[in-house]
Parts: sequence; C-alpha cells; structure tokens
Amino acid sequence: MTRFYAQGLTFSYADRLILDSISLEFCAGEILVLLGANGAGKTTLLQSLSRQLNPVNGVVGVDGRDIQTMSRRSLAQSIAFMPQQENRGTPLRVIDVVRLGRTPHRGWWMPLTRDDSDIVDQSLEAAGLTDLRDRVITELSGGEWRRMILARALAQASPIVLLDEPTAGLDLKFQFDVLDRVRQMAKQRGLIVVVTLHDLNHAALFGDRLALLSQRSILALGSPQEVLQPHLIEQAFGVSVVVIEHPVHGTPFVVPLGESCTSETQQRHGKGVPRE
Ligand SMILES: Nc1ncnc2c1ncn2[C@@H]1O[C@H](COP(=O)(O)OP(=O)(O)OP(=O)(O)O)[C@@H](O)[C@H]1O
Repeated sequence: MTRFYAQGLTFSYADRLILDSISLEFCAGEILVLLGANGAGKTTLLQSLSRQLNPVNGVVGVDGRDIQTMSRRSLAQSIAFMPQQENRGTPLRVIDVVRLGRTPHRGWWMPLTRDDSDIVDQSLEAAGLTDLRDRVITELSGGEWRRMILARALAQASPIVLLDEPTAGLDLKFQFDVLDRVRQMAKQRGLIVVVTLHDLNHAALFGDRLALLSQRSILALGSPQEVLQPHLIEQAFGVSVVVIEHPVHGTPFVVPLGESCTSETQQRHGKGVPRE
C-alpha cells in the first residue's frame, strides 16, 4: 500500500510566505478534501505535493522516497495531477489527450497495449466523455475540457491522484457524477485522492477527511463533522453559517447566513432569536 506524506512543508513566493510548515499523512482509499478561502494556498499545496512547485523547506515523500529525488517518469507513475488551468494548445482529439495519460507507463514511442486502451476507455467513461472521444479539443466547452483533463489524470492510473477543483465549471449532474466516480475508484483501487473544492457540502458528502487551510496553516483536520463547525468556517471564510444535518445523507450541511450575522438576520431565518 502506497505511503504518501508531507512533512514541514513551507512555501514562499519571494518573501511572501504561503504555506508554513504543513504536515499531512494521506491514507490509501481515502479522499482528503482541501478547503479554504481564495488565496489560502490550496493550489500551492497541491502543486508542492506534485513537485510542480518546490518548497523552501520540508519533504514530500512517497513510500519513503523524497519526491525531489525521483525521476520525472517515476514521479508520474506515482502521482497524477489535474491542474486548475491549462492552455488549450493544438487541435488534438479528446482520446489523443487522454491517451497522453499513459505516457509514463509506455514512453512516447511505444504503441498502446490492450491494457492501455482499456484504461483510457474506463477513464473516458468515468469523466462522461465516451460520446465525445473523437471531438477536436478546441471545440469543447469549458466543462467538457475540465472533464477531459480529469480523464487524462485518471488514465495515468497512479496510486496518488491530486485534483485541483475538478468540479469547477461542471453542471449539477457532472459535479456529482465526477466526485462519485472518483470516490468509487479511490475505494476500489485503494487510491490516495487529494482534491480541492469550494463547495463545503460536496466536501461533506465526498470527503473522508477535510483539511481547512487558513493563515498559511491547517486550521482544522478531521472528519466532515469535526471540520465543518460554524466557528471554524467563520474563522476561515469570514462568513456566518449554520450547520444542519443533511436530510438524506446525514452529513453536515452548511447554510451560509452572510458576512455579518446579526440577530436581525437570524430572526429572518427563524434561528436562535425567540419570537416575541
Ligand atoms: N505565481 C505567483 N506569484 C506570486 N504569488 C502567487 C503566485 N501564484 C499564487 N500566488 C499567491 O499565493 C497565494 C495562494 O494562492 P493559491 O492559488 O494557492 O490559493 P488557493 O487557495 O488555491 O486560491 P483559490 O481558491 O482562489 O484557487 C495567493 O495569495 C496568491 O495570490
């Protein structure tokens, strides 16, 4: 079983400290969701975990090996990363881009094996792209494009999958479909999945553990029930919320009340203030 961890991870842009000595241990079969306000450092953390960025201090380790010492190929065999943004580039077909996910396993010059093709097909299906496999990528919508980048990351079939806002720009159905598929894969294949999300209720539904980033550190780490508490959310996002139980799933369900939660606001929502 793969071991993946960050120890004392510190990152700065010039003299601006973004992450201050972050330590995390990731578990196989688990989805860990990174949460935090805009600019809290979620993408920076994911990029540091995948060696897109080099920390000024600390170590990211896979099975006891510092990722800084790994070859590009061996790193790509261990860690798949779905970026938040990417240039649209040349007019390839969707299937050609997803096939690129297999490169760390076969090299540029080797033809796809039957296994490679099966994995590509499964990844296209998981991202709901089977019908769009021959579409030229310059003709994709924003959401279709994001799903293609996700499919390419899944096709890498690495034991560690890092997804930066995989649901951004997706419609309601695909927001759920994609997270559900990723969760199934994490459980079936024992993957380590680290994902950034902005929707706290999606995080509660799909995350096994949540890490809430604030002020360059991890403010809270634990189950959705442990992390999605009003005082922690207010501290991280500056928004007052109430947290109720999801009527179907029983998970925490966060209802924002707004930036300044006055007794007047609460009264309007029928919370906390007794009627006269
Ligand atoms: N290339 C860069 N040069 C300097 N500062 C940067 C650079 N990229 C990001 N930053 C800063 O680093 C901080 C963390 O950015 P990051 O993208 O990690 O935040 P985030 O939590 O992912 O935000 P969001 O929710 O908006 O995606 C922000 O203050 C951002 O302005």
